Amino acid sequence: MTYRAGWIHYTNVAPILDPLTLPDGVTAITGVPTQMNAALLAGEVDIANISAVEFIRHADRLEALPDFSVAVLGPVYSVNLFHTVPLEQLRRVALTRQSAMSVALLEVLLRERGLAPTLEVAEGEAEDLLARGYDGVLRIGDSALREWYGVVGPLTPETTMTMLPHQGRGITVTDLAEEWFRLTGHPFTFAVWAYRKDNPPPPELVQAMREARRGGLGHLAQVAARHAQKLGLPARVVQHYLWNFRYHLEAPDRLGLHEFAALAVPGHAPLRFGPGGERRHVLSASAGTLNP
Ligand SMILES: C=C(O[C@@H]1C=C(C(=O)O)C=C[C@H]1O)C(=O)O
Repeated sequence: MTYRAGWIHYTNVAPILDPLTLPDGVTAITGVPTQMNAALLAGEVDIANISAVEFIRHADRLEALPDFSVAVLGPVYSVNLFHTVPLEQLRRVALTRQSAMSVALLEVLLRERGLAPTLEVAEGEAEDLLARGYDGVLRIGDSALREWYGVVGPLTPETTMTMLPHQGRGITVTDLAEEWFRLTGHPFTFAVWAYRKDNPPPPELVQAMREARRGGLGHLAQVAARHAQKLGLPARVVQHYLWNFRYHLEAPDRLGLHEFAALAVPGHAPLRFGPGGERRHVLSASAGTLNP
């Protein structure tokens, strides 16, 4: 029987998906986060990298791979609130239809500051929406990365690459993952690879994903160069963007995930992960290499 995968195809998943060869009997479709969340819950796909908040909301039915995540510690650069007034003065914020996670994160961050602007879905470029009367615009993924660079760029080779800028053209870009770090000191986990708990992926698929990730992270400059061309961004900016991600759902990423779960979905069912994640740092005596 065919096992169906659904991939969110943003650039931040490229180090895993670009080198991936699907094993026989596995098919894949792609889409934006809200499409993949819905496809997994409707049974149209069997595994997907979904918004972590949907994994939390449906923890009674879902399980996640124990060693795969899209997480960051500090700024992420692609989950951005573009705004023209200080956060405390926000009145009307445009949300994107593509994202479940960033909306939930924004709600938590606003609540923690005691703020309650009107939130409404409105698609389009952040700068256009700001010109049309919104004072904040939430955007995610590749378009948010491109729009962030449109606001702060161009960056010269002298620009420090440890922390990239967040202001320009009269617009402030509040990076939600950085705000989360300020609030908690923990990583923020945006996505996990989830499946219905009675329908785990074949081991060959997980093995192929681990091999692909090892290859992609080992050749990050090439992955970045390829996507920089597609995005119309400098390769060094895309490389910085990609090396910033934490793809292994390690203990700090789980801590951030659990903390977010308690704040965003109080009373959620216990989060469940498949077996095997703890083995990541075990030196395999037989192979003489880190496993996996
Ligand atoms: C950091 C990002 O993570 C993505 C954001 C998601 C969301 O907002 O629902 C879902 C999956 C993640 O891969 C991004 O694409 O900008």
